[in-house]
Amino acid sequence: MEKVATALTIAGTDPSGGAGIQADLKTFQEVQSYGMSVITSVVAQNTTGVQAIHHVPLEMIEQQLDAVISDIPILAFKTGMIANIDMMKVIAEKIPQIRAPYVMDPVMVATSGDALIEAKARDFLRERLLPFTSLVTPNIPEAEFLTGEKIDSTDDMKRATVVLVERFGAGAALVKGGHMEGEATDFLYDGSSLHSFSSERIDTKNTHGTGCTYSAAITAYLSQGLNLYEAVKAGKHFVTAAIADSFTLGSGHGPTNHWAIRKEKVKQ
Ligand SMILES: Nc1ncnc2c1ncn2[C@@H]1O[C@H](COP(=O)(O)OP(=O)(O)O)[C@@H](O)[C@H]1O
Ligand SMILES: Cc1ncc(COP(=O)(O)O)c(N)n1
Repeated sequence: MEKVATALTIAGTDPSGGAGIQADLKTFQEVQSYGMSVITSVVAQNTTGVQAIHHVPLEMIEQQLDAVISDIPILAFKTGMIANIDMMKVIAEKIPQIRAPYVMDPVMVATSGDALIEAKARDFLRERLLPFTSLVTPNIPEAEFLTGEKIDSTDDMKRATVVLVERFGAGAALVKGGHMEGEATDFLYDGSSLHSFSSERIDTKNTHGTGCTYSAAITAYLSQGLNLYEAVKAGKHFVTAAIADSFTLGSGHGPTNHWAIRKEKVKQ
């Protein structure tokens, strides 16, 4: 029987379909990894912002994790929104049972500006979960918070990747340049080499869920056995295509197109 690549996301939801669990599962599907999900918080949100958040009870998060871990092999996994310290503790206890690459999207604030995790949980995320990661994928504000250092230039971005690995114990760090000006350039430090991944900046406000989609694509490619560099390269290609072909849906920041790379395949 053919071996199936499997990927798990542990994150919050987005009923409008552009971010969170929904973005992750759509992305896993496009990359052709079998997608699984553990829901941490049910979020009422759309392209304009977050209206309400309901946290899933801790025992239920634990039971969802047990249900998946005990039954199906997980070849790579990611975490997104983990709203508070108690949830982080439950997840930190289970992670050692999942022997697979771990991609952390250190979600803190939605594109709309709404907070998605409690302020005091940010330190816990860095101290207790970051050391388990194979890769952490902060945007500029998240990298500033995690390192405690201001980022104003590409040199600052490069430095942040090194600090996240050398000082805080991330397996590797990808600092994303979506919040900078000019080309959309991301820097990856894997503990020995620094790499950059660039694309032209696309003139659009449809960036709801870009971080979720990017980290999910990287997770899916890792689940298929690509090495870290190849997985990030393929993930960057996936998210750039998804932004370039994004949808002007809703009245805020529209979602990306998770099936954009399918169109490229048809064109070839
Ligand atoms: N307007 C844009 N054009 C092209 N790429 C972009 C654009 N905005 C963001 N990106 C890319 O999308 C990915 C997600 O980055 P970013 O927006 O920084 O993350 P987040 O969604 O976590 O804030 C990165 O690869 C970034 O370089
Ligand atoms: C449940 C959830 N998780 C994460 C994000 C961040 O979205 P973005 O990728 O736009 O930063 C979000 N809006 N909702």
